[in-house]
Amino acid sequence: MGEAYVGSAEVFPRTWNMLIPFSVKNCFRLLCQHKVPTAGFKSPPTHGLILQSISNDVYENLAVEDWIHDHIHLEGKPILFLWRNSPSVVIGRHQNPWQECNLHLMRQEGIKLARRKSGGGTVYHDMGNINLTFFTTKTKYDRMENLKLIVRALNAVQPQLDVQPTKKFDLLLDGQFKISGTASKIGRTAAYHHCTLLCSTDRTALSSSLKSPYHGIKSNATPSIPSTVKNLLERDSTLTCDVLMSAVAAEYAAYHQIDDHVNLINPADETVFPGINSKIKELQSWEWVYGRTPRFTVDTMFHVPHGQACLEIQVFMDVKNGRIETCDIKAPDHWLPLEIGDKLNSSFIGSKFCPVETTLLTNILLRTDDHHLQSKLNILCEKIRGMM
Ligand SMILES: Nc1ncnc2c1ncn2[C@@H]1O[C@H](COP(=O)(O)OC(=O)CCCC[C@@H]2CCSS2)[C@@H](O)[C@H]1O
Repeated sequence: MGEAYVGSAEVFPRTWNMLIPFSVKNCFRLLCQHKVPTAGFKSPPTHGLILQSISNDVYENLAVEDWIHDHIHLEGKPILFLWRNSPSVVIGRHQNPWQECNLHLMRQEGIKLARRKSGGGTVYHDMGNINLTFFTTKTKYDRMENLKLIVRALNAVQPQLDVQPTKKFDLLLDGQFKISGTASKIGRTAAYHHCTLLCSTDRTALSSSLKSPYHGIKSNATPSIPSTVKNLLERDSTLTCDVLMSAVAAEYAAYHQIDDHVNLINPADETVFPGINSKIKELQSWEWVYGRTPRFTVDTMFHVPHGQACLEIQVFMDVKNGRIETCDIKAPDHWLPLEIGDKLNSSFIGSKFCPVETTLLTNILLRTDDHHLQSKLNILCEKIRGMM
């Protein structure tokens, strides 16, 4: 399959235009809703397009989905978008990251956290996981049809594979192992269905990232539905990501009677996707990733050393838009003077439920010559950071 960058003729300098194959450039121009003059345009109408991202950045790729959803007129012109990410955890629009994943481990390992615009549960991505986004009009939106297309593609390369879609739109291998999860976004006129396909993902990283170590959180956020997963490459060593992506692209092209050419796109290219960088920034922002968490409470306790024994500290927090609205840290007053406890509680109000901000706050309180008190506050701070 050939490769080409997609661009809109009007926004590219002349010299760049020469580098973009005309068919692809015109395809995309035809699909674009924002008003580009098409007078004198001669090429035949397109019936769809296959795109593949050259980026492995989860925020950039999610921004492409958002951009296409907002800008492309999809009537009679569906789009398949193929993309892969460096290690990331992707939560659903209405989820609580503290309930879904091990943020501490993810920060340590450099695993990104992203919140997508579609609903549903949390999944782990890495370069062994393929993401497929099927864009259509709202009326043509059909998740089962898309999953059947993937099954046909898989059976075309390996007829012996037993892969079946489920009622919740997962794909199961051998009737028991999840190899794909689904989510979708339905807009006023446009819609997309996106799903994963596990080829050679690091299953150890997947399960450790999706295990929350945080206790006592209550919310009405959407919970994930855990499953036993498997990689297709573990079943058949010929099923690499490239083989799988080509197979899906070929099946998509055959189904829609279009060219099976896969068009490479660069999500960060403002000349192709005007305004995309602000979408990328929004998706990366703390306000979107953490701040959009449905309101939740944390009701928990931890122990601190006290001489040869241990003391119990109780913590209650009410968190709205990712910020602490109510904070009640209860320590026995013979261990922590009441006025210090009160100061600590009120300093948390309005601050982000986040370890960095907790460090900043407690550093202010730590400005005391009382070394005994300093070490207690340090212990408290460490324990509270551990809740985040
Ligand atoms: N990559 C991947 N693929 C399939 N299943 C996974 C994956 N990662 C984790 N899991 C398993 O699914 C459950 C969660 O299942 P649950 O059904 O709760 O959620 C989903 O499936 C959501 C799919 C979202 C797909 C989007 C497509 C592009 S951006 S993300 C999790 O606890 C694991 O057991």
